[in-house]
Amino acid sequence: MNLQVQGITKHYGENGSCKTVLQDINVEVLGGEFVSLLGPSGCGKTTLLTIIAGFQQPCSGTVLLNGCKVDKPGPDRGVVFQDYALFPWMTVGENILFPMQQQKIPQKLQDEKLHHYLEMARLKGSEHLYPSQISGGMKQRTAVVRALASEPELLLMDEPFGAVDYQMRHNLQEEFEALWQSNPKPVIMVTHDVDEAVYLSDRILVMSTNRGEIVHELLVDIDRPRNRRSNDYHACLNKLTDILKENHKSQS
Ligand SMILES: Nc1ncnc2c1ncn2[C@@H]1O[C@H](COP(=O)(O)OP(=O)(O)OP(=O)(O)O)[C@@H](O)[C@H]1O
Repeated sequence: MNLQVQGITKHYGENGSCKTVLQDINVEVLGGEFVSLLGPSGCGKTTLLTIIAGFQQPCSGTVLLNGCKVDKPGPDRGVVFQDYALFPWMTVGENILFPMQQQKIPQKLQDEKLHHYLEMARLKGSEHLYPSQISGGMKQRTAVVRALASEPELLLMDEPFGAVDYQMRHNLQEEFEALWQSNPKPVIMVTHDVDEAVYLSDRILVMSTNRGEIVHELLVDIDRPRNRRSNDYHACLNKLTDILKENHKSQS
């Protein structure tokens, strides 16, 4: 997998008011890398993710996935939203089957894949329950395997752990990491949580507070699964916090 985001610029507004949200964004993601987009609210993280997902077009620049231009959503990109966006009228199993049905995968293969994903996400036995009948963690695991079910080249996640409390968020991050390790895919995740970015990412791209640019790139070279109490982990958290403070100071 090779994702190239080249010179992306995005402005919003019309009738004389124009706001630049993204300014000449360049990113390359290769192989099974986990990349986070980190920055304060309103800095353009979701806009960049939705352009990569193909939900909206940039004003200039190009997104290439394996050399092909991205200009609409496609099964090569699985998306997980903050509120999971499960279909409430479908059971867990039906939600996971949905992308496979869209792709018209043969029935026998659909059944095999459903079994595989239910096992992988520890949802076996819950396939007949509706989203309203399962816990936040189960919803999140359903959303992740639904996104994986179309066998995407790239997983895009927009604050996937944002809707739950602190302890639950840690649990979900740990569960997600185990799931991800069992089926490694390149991931781009939007977050404004420093700890989440350090816990999960191979590389963190820090976006500016108000210039629509990527102003810093931090590699997180710590063995997985990461120990949140280790010295390495704390050193990385401190470094990232300093970068964010500096970023904020230089733009206020
Ligand atoms: N469709 C739109 N029309 C006009 N302005 C928009 C639109 N979508 C987003 N914006 C503006 O663009 C800016 C960036 O929004 P975006 O959602 O990408 O930020 P974000 O970094 O993901 O924020 P958050 O962390 O709060 O989700 C914000 O000022 C937002 O109000």
